[in-house]
Amino acid sequence: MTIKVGLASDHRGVHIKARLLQTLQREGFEVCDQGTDSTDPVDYPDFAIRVAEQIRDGKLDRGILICGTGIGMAIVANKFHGVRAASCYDEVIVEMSRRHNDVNVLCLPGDLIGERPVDELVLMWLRTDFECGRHTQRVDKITAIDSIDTPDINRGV
Ligand SMILES: O=C(CO)[C@H](O)[C@H](O)COP(=O)(O)O
Repeated sequence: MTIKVGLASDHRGVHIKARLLQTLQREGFEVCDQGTDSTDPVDYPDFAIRVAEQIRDGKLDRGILICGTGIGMAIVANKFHGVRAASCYDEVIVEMSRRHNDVNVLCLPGDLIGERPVDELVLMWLRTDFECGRHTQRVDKITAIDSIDTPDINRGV
């Protein structure tokens, strides 16, 4: 089954996004490019929302969001039910985000990733499976938080 990937960035991630779009299409992923398309300044929430909504609604399997640090994109995306977003930029963290946390939205720091092999990093993230096992109950507890209005940390959801 083809994996559907949503891709979006703000002005600080637009060049990496363009590069990833080509790489992911070449590798056979179905990619949905949600902008932005120029280096004109934009507000990252407007673009994170486009991808996060589609993850929440089951229209996309994974998302990749790029801003200067990846942090703003992750904050916005994590507001959406079913989204587990993290800002990552090295191989170990990227791999663990999949294996232990089942992260479904990878947020990349466009300003910091520099000459790192971003294509390889993203392909590895897309191809790394969640380990399940003991991590399943933990991720289930995160999912349970989605269904309550006011999380109560003492209640042990
Ligand atoms: O990293 C970001 C959010 O986490 C943004 O890319 C960054 O804040 C944009 O800043 P500027 O308006 O100075 O280009």
